[in-house]
Amino acid sequence: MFTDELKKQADPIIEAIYNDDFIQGIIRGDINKDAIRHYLKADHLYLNEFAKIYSLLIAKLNDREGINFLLGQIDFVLNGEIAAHQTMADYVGEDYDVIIKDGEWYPSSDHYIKHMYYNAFRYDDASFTICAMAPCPYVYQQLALKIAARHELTGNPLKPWVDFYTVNMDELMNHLDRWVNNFAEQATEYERDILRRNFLESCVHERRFFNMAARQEEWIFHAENSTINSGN
Ligand SMILES: Cc1ncc(CO)c(N)n1
Repeated sequence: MFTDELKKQADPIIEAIYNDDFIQGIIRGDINKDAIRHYLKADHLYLNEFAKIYSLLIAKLNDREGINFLLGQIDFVLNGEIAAHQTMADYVGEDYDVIIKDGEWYPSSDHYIKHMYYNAFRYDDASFTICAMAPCPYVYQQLALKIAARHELTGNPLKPWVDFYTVNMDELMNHLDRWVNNFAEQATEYERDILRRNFLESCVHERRFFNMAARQEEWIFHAENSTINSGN
């Protein structure tokens, strides 16, 4: 199936994310607490926007069962993933609401969110947006499964974060795969290339998001004689 191809092409990017500082710090259970604070500030806003993009997606679907399912996903993203964030706040040792109160769209999270919005407004068919959104659950599920398969995390304070993503993504992935594969069957090669790029670019956005937090990336507007740091 078309989405199986996408996942095969995404694996090298996911392996690169696995070997980057953020996930390695999670595996060791000693990740810099400022990196977690930065991640939570950005991810709280990211999930709020992800929920809103689901509502744009719902307007594109005619699949009543699928629309009902996405209503549940909006609730999951807004209220369910908070459990994963709470594990991280506990690790930092600060109140979650205090950590996220001055969150902002740092360069890499801003770019990722706008990649999804662009597709939602540019294309009528939901599949283009879905391919930009699908790496969100898919990359996290694959990272969690790889970590759990390769490491014994007992005693690691961030184990509940890994456990959360090993189990909660299957039904969502099944819906996303169904919609995209149905569309891809009758899509032109040109359209399939756009679907493929949307998916792989969002896998790269996932990598940049973790590195953004590891580096505590900021917008730099005040620097003299230098271009605005785009967080690279
Ligand atoms: C940036 C990002 N990608 C994926 C997930 C998983 O939902 C998340 N919480 N944040």
